[in-house]
Amino acid sequence: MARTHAVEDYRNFGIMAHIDAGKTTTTERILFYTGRLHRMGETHEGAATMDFMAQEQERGITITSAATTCFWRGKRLNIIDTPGHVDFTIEVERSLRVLDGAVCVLDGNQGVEPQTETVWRQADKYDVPRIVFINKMDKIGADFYKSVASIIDRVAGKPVCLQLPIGAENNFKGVVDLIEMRALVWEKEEVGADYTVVEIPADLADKAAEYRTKLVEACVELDDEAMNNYLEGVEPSADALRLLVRKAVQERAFHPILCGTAFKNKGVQPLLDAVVDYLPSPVDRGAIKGIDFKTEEEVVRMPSDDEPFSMLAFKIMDDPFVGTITFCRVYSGKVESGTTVLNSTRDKRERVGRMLLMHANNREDIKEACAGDIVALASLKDTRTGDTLCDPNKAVILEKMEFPEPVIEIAIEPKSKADQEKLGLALAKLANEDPSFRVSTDQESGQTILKGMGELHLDIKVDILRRTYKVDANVGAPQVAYRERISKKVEVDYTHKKQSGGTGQFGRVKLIVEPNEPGAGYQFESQIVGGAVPKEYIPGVEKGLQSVLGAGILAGFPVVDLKVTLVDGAYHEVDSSALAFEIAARAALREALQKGASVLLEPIMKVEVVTPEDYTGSVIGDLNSRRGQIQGQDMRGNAVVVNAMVPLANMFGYVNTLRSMSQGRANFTMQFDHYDQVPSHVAAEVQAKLA
Ligand SMILES: Nc1nc2c(ncn2[C@@H]2O[C@H](COP(=O)(O)OP(=O)(O)OP(=O)(O)O)[C@@H](O)[C@H]2O)c(=O)[nH]1
Repeated sequence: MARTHAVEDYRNFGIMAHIDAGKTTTTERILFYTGRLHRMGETHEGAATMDFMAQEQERGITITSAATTCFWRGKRLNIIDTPGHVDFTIEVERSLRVLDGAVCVLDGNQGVEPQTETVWRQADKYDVPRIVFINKMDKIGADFYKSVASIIDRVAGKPVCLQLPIGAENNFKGVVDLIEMRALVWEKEEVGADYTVVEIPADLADKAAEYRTKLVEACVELDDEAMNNYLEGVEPSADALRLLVRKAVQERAFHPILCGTAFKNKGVQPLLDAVVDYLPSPVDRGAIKGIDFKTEEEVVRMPSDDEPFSMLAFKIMDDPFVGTITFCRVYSGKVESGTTVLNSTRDKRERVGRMLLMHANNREDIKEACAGDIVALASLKDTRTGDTLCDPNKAVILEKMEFPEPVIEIAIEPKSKADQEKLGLALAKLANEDPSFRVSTDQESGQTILKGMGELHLDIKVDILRRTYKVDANVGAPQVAYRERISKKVEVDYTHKKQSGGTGQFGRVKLIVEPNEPGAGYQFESQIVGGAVPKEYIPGVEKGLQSVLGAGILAGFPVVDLKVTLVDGAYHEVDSSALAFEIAARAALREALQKGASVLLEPIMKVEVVTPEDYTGSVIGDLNSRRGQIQGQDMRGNAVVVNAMVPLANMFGYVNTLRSMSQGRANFTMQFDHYDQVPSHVAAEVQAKLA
């Protein structure tokens, strides 16, 4: 496929929101409006197009981030769907990494909600330009101005209204367009309904004038000439205003606010106009930084077809028609199907076979992808999420992604040999698709352990295993992923000696073992001088140490944040070997972990509960009984927000308790915050249970 749109005419954007704010509905409506105008006469039927997994539809949440291409006013829009549940923030980060801008959808009744806050901060981290769509203006209790205020209060954003709502709740009719100073009114509510342009209603004239002034003043701030003219009494034209808003979005000077109701089909076309007018193109976002594959020096790639080819894989998923597909964003250059490229992250060649462009309800085979494109590649061999694919002769590694450690695990036992085989294949696929999901084998029991970011995260994986891969298996209760760490510095001196008959074994190591800074991980250093432990045996020592790290002495959990220094040792001309040193190091470290007063660490979750005031007392009482530490409480609208740090071990099934405690009215979100020492009486229980 030759280039059909200049890179300047691309908008790669995501839609981010709290659960239930209306992201899926908004996306669907966008696809409808763009599709209808692109291919007249096509109707859209059936379930949500973006949520193509049955699991998602049943749970009513969007988990995967798929990409869809559509067109509006001569621009090419690539929508990257971002999930809203906190267990899947990794997916949000992954998609934020490859998009150039975002539409943040708020529920007009709720304003900024906990998960909006999380994704907003992530968007800040990745410097993603944003516009805000205040949705559900038709809903009872919808409050535009309060929602706008919540952007200031809760995420310290800088909202500037481009529209004001006309009417509210059942009477929501349309919007005042503050740029053109006119009103857009939707007479009908069915999908595809169009608006008519009318005068601003008289009762809104003053308010419109007030907000227009705020808009103009925020805009002229960004441009000296416009400011001078304004001071002289000349306002910028509508076109000039749009350019200034565009500049504001790019520079994150402020966040433009639009509103509507996706469900009732009001406000979607102006939202699409805003995507085109204000969100940046790949060119506006500029060069992407990377590291030269050979020299390891920093290099950049411009968003142009003339640059060396580079792209980033950001999502792997199973497609019901094509099989495994890898979503990639092309940053520079071009790639044709049939060519061989380099996966520079893994130093492996990949053949680019079938390439697809995903539309709302069809897949288009393409032969060539160019800078700015988001494409799906079928059947890549070794590429995982976060990998770079590039021109082998001008190889580059684009920034890598970081993935948090999983905090929760479950054991899974296939029921038959056939299930065992299916499970193996399925798990390899799932782990490939989702780097925050890990699979390991328990060294002692031989059980397969699944690790993830939260109860729901693992729930969904098990569901996929059962339904998609038809694996029949017993699944254990979710377990906390504990860690072990020593609490004081110790010195151990250990000699491994077996010298009776035949070839003997001899190795002596003297280690200093000390706790590392939290999060600093494991470090090994050899300070051997003069060959007390010959060089060729040091790898043996390291191997011995490593073998202990996987399973600590308290309850077999991984040992973290440890520094080991090999300070001295001894060897025997004949009897020493790498194996002898491995055994010595292993025994020495186990002794050190004993002497160093190892403690059990547990993941502590940051929990936010939003509850009607009546239940505040019970919510706090209950959190306290879960060893929670209340950090504070605030009012949000007429609800109380309780913040607490609670051990994950005590959060299992919390959703049900909270529901019954509040008659279903309170809700909560949580995410991993840090690891902390388990109180000794609880540690004893954990050890006893595992013994
Ligand atoms: N009244 C009203 N309801 C809406 C509107 N938009 C969406 N909804 C409803 O709100 C609920 C959630 O909408 P979704 O579009 O699934 O929300 P979402 O943000 O995609 O949710 P997740 O996929 O769970 O993150 C559904 O019942 C929608 O019908 C709206 O504009 N007005």
